Amino acid sequence: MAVAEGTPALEVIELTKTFGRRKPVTAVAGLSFAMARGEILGLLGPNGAGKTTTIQMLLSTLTPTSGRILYDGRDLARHRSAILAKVGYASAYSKLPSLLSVEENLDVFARLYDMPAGDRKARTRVLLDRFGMWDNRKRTMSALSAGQTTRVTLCKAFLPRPEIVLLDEPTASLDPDVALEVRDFVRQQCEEDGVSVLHTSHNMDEVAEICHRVVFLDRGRIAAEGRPSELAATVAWAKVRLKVDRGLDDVARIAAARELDTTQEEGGVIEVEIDEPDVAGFLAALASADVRYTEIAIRKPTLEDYFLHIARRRGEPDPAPTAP
Ligand SMILES: Nc1ncnc2c1ncn2[C@@H]1O[C@H](COP(=O)(O)OP(=O)(O)OP(=O)(O)O)[C@@H](O)[C@H]1O
Repeated sequence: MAVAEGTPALEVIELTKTFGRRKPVTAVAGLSFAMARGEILGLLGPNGAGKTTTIQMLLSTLTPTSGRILYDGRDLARHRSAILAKVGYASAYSKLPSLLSVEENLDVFARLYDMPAGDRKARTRVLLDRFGMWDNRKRTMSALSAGQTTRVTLCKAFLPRPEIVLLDEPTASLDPDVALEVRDFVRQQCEEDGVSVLHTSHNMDEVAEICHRVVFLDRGRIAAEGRPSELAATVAWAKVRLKVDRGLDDVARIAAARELDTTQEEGGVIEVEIDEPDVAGFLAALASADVRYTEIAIRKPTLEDYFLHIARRRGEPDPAPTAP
């Protein structure tokens, strides 16, 4: 079917998923967003925001309570098999059959996608080479480390030359250098082959580096969306970091009186989170209290600050740092 120019590779319209009847939990609540061809879109949010539930609906392994999912303008509910033949998926947490070897797993998967024999072998070789796994091809999945397993699931996702790839935390448990390789590979697939990638992650640095755009979920709704740098810039606070020689208690007192969050470190270092327009007034108050500091740094928020801000607003503990 010809696809009209400008049709998004993926469009989600008013998607909702409610679990349970007695005590219903709405994991995804009227979510709408679109992803262009060749775009890398980050799907972010604190724990329980609805990312995995969304991915599962996009894969048709969960049925939406309401709403529509369109791939190339075609409804997933009506063209499931044809659409899913063009969708790749990898999750750091989904398992492949553990008693099959790497090579066997990929072969079974390639057959499911009806790849011709010659292509199956050639493509498997290219991907295993690319992810440094060719020498491990005869090993069973159960004999692989977590990082090696992740690499095989990524090979699986890209094996049938998908047009869209859904990646749920793809670089969790990877060494930093392998995670970098994966990012380069994903970027190359998008730039050269026009593959679109939806990417969930807790790793802010990664998202800021690789994603063209991010959609930030909170309680199943979009809390914000935009380019990573734009999103970070919408947070209106700054962090003022001072190395205080005299009057550390006064700094804490002045911050508390203004209801500002502070973090203290050893060596008289204190960081104060403050709305940007109030920075000058805060520094003036320190000067009147005769506080002396030898170093000052004013830092604009990062995307990670934004993430923490949303988590805190929900009264959740800060998420555990992601393994690099
Ligand atoms: N099968 C289910 N039955 C009931 N509630 C569920 C089910 N699956 C998910 N939920 C709830 O839906 C909400 C969203 O969960 P989901 O796993 O989609 O979030 P997430 O953003 O992927 O979180 P995380 O980052 O922790 O993986 C949570 O409140 C979760 O407890």
